[in-house]
Amino acid sequence: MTDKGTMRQAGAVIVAAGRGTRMGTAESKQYLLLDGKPIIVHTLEVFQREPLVSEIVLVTGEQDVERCRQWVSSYGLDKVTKVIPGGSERQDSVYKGLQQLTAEWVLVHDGVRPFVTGALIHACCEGAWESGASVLAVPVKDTVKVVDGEGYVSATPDRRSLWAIQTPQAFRRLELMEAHEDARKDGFIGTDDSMLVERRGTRVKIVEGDYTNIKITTPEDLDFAAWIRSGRQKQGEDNR
Ligand SMILES: Nc1ccn([C@@H]2O[C@H](COP(=O)(O)OP(=O)(O)OP(=O)(O)O)[C@@H](O)[C@H]2O)c(=O)n1
Ligand SMILES: C[C@](O)(CO)[C@H](O)COP(=O)(O)O
Repeated sequence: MTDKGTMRQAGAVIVAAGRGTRMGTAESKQYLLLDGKPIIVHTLEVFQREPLVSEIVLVTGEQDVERCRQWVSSYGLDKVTKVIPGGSERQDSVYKGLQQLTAEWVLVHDGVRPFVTGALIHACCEGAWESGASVLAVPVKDTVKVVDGEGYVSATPDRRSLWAIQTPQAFRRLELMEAHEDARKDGFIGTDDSMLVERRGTRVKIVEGDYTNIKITTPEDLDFAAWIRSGRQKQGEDNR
């Protein structure tokens, strides 16, 4: 709750402007069908249902804006206020999306993580509201090695300090925008938004995510995605 007794909410930027080169399909991976529906629509539906999300900006490839607008309308995704073209890096796409929002708090999410749930979005928001910035993550299960340029192990970090980072990630919108502007000035490109605020000294809270909140990246992820989806349907959860 805010000081005025209203429910605190966050705007969301969902990025889906990538080409999915690691997936290697003719169709960009975010538009492949999962249980008869485009992956991006599954993702948007979770944010649409979550009461803490006030508004959604969807960032897509320039050539896909029109079909995405049609899905927004046909699937009744009325929290999606804008569908806009992205940029050449994920970071550019996020920055363009942020410019379309006015909310105090923002969630950034990958369009290709359709198994996020309302509970995870909720936990991520609460983490940011308590600490200023938060990211979902899961503890790394494998032993991880640092490998040198010749293919030899150079270090074995303590696994207890290693977490695999997911989205959503939640921030104060103005702070994240400034962090993006700093990164652009410095020519810095990060693989997530957290890196951009970390380099300005912001402490980012880790909120435990879920191993099923996968980013659909390579072909074997599609089989895993179908398996997660059918498991959820059997449990009657349907991504809630
Ligand atoms: N210029 C870009 C690049 C990526 N993304 C989005 O960022 C998310 C995570 O990126 P990733 O999985 O790396 O997607 P791709 O860039 O599409 O994949 P690849 O790296 O295999 O080409 C995806 O939802 C993707 O569409 C984006 O909006 N704009
Ligand atoms: C933001 C992210 O989802 C964190 O895991 C990821 O870094 C984005 O894409 P990448 O291309 O796999 O780095």
